[in-house]
Amino acid sequence: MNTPRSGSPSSADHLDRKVFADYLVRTRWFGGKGRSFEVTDIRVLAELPGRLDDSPHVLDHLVEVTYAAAGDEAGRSPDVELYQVPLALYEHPQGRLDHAFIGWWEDPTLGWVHAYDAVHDREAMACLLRSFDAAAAGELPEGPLAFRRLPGHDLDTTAHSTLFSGEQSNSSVAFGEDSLMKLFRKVTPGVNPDIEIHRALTEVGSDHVAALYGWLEVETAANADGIAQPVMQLAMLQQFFRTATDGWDLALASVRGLLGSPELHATDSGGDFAPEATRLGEAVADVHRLLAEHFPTETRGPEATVALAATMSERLDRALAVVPDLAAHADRLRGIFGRVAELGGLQVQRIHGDLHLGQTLRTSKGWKIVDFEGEPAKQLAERTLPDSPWRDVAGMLRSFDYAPRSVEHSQASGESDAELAELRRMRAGEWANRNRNHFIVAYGGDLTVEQRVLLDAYVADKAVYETVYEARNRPGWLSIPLEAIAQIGA
Ligand SMILES: Nc1ncnc2c1ncn2[C@@H]1O[C@H](COP(=O)(O)OP(=O)(O)O)[C@@H](O)[C@H]1O
Ligand SMILES: O=P(O)(O)O[C@H]1O[C@H](CO)[C@@H](O[C@H]2O[C@H](CO)[C@@H](O)[C@H](O)[C@H]2O)[C@H](O)[C@H]1O
Repeated sequence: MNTPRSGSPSSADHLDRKVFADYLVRTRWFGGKGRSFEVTDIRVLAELPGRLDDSPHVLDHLVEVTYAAAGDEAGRSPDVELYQVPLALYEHPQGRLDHAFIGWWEDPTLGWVHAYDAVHDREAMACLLRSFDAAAAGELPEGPLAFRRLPGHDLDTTAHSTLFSGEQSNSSVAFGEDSLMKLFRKVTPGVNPDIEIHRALTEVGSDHVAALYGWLEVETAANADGIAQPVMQLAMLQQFFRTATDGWDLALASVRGLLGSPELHATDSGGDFAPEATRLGEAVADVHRLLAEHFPTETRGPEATVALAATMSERLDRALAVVPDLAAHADRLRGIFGRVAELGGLQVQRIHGDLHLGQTLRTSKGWKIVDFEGEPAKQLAERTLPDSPWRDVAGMLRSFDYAPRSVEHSQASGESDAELAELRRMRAGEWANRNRNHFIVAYGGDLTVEQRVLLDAYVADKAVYETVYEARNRPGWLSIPLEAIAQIGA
């Protein structure tokens, strides 16, 4: 339990920057891990409405992080990032929230407060949900926070909140089995692509995404010249899939089943994933079709493929600085990227941008695709640009490679029988090939030579991205994309 003591942040520095910096590095969603940074500003956005007598005060905060050196693996991250940290403020320590404790200080109006990350707190999350509900009824007081609602669903405001344990780039909170709120952590002025795409696909009744119920946004202050700035979107509320199983978990179960009886081929194994890979291919194709119908598309000339090849090579150059083991494969990878430069053009449209099995959910009503935010390391402006749908296809193909490798990786140390280990490795390869093929056939069938060149390059590019992602977030898994890269085009 945390109690005030001398040496704690005082009212003078109010919200101590070091306290927030220490908290950020403990979270899964902080994107600056492995980089040298300091917290340079902490801004109070607003207090959440929807407070009852026994609720905590919930103050949404933006924490500004400044990095010592510019650039990440994509070389495009700004030096400054903003992270959203809503605080639930209590007069007395809350033992049940010890794991979410951020700090204590003397608040100018509330007195001594104990601050907790509000997404962990049911009382705080209930305030948020009530505010969405009040917005729909037109009962929300004027304030800087705008709770937007789409028609078609009555929220269950009595539902208790549960924070998803696998917090990833953001924080997702389920309200009973009724709705799911995703609170964005790294926020940027402008329209959030996850909200934008969910809204468009909800309005056309797509079967493959969760219906969007609403979102929370705030107007940002005018710039130094008095020019109004775009809104900043902070959270989205969507349909909760009660019967959902994560595509990644399903794939792992299938691989484990196969490797548990390696005498069987994937075709004969009870947990064959191929029918699901087929349905997934159809679902992704359908989402791409709708995105092409409802967002701009463009046919670009030879300069686009030349630029794409250069971008892939540049990403490799930057990745080499983070993952020196890539050097052994650099020439081969550059050869794969170089072939893209000769393709003579590119068809682009809105895409998912960071598609993998963990972004898919198998429900009783088929496959759903989630998280249209794009690659978290890229800047917002880049993530909303039209891109090639083959980037998404490549993301899925990489995931079909990751699943068996990650199972092998977790079992490898325990295997003393070399023959059995080899048989398992063979089965793992079969699993990946079989599901990649089923997915591709269902997505679009026969690929032209040009499409194959493009797809191979996107697969290699994604694997390079993954080496940096793993080096920074899960160093124990770095060998997974590295082993794949050793085989790409070899
Ligand atoms: N509509 C939904 N219903 C049920 N679970 C969902 C829904 N949307 C996402 N999820 C689950 O929440 C997890 C996190 O969602 P995601 O959008 O990928 O968040 P992040 O941006 O943090 O990666 C997903 O892996 C998925 O298991
Ligand atoms: O889900 P996010 O948008 O935060 O995506 C990031 O994290 C993913 C891991 O959670 C990472 O995906 C990589 O690991 C997956 C297995 O955990 C695998 O299925 C993917 O193929 C692989 O790329 C993703 O790259 C990263 O952007």
